[in-house]
Amino acid sequence: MKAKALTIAGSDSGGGAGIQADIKTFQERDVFGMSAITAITAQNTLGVHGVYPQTLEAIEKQIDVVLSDIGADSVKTGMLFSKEIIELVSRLLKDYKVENIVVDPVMIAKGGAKLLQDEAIEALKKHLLPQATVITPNLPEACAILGWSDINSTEAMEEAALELYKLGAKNVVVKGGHLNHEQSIDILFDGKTYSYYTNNRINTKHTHGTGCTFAAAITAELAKGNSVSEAVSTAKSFITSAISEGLAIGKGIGPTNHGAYRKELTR
Ligand SMILES: Nc1ncnc2c1ncn2[C@@H]1O[C@H](COP(=O)(O)OP(=O)(O)OP(=O)(O)O)[C@@H](O)[C@H]1O
Ligand SMILES: Cc1ncc(CO)c(N)n1
Repeated sequence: MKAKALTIAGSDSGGGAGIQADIKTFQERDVFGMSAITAITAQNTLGVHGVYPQTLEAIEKQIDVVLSDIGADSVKTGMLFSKEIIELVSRLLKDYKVENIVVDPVMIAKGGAKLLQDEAIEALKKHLLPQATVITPNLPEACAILGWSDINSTEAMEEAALELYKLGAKNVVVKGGHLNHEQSIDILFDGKTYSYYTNNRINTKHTHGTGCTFAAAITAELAKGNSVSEAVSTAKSFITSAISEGLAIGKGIGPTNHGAYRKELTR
């Protein structure tokens, strides 16, 4: 049977991040994609021009009807915007006993727009992180969750992974996209071992949606029954290809190319 994945996230009208990145990635990884939209953003390559959160009723209904009928082998959360949405999503994921949960703790878009209210960070820590199979913070998100001012080395990334693990997630991937290093290093901690996933940093400005795409690829691989380390490894290859063929569309930061990894595999 075809594996199925649900993304609970914000819509990016520009098509590079959020729900759109997730569905494109699920499709590329041969997983049936479904969505529950938490907020609509009016967004393009120049940034976020408007944020329109959906009602709790609309969000609950989308999740309810999809999980009660079709079901999902894995669920990804992205932009959740408020404490109330986080509490709702956490409750529903418990009610439906979802097994594979990937929490991408989205907070700020590349241009600086807030995708999560400050007061929602506590709810994320209290409710959602302890339920997660995998969490995928970038460095500023790891700092915000831990109350740290800076993470600027792989040693500090390992320490952050350990502290985040203590908050209850079964696996932590600290993404090093923001580290000033010639390589792009992500570290997975499963409570015992630190595993490094490293590729050369690609010199491009077209990186809109990298975080969403990476976490969506992990979600897709988990849906198909792969282990967390296999999922992270495939996701790293997927995002590296997608960035290496980033799309110079629009006037600002273009999106990654979700189809690049498939092309590479068939080359
Ligand atoms: N220039 C780059 N070259 C190669 N890999 C990169 C580059 N930038 C980011 N990555 C990789 O992309 C993935 C996403 O990492 P990043 O830290 O950029 O996420 P993010 O900040 O959450 O993304 P977003 O800004 O979309 O929210 C990671 O695997 C990271 O290592
Ligand atoms: C809707 C949405 N989710 C996540 C991100 C983070 O890249 C974004 N820019 N937009």
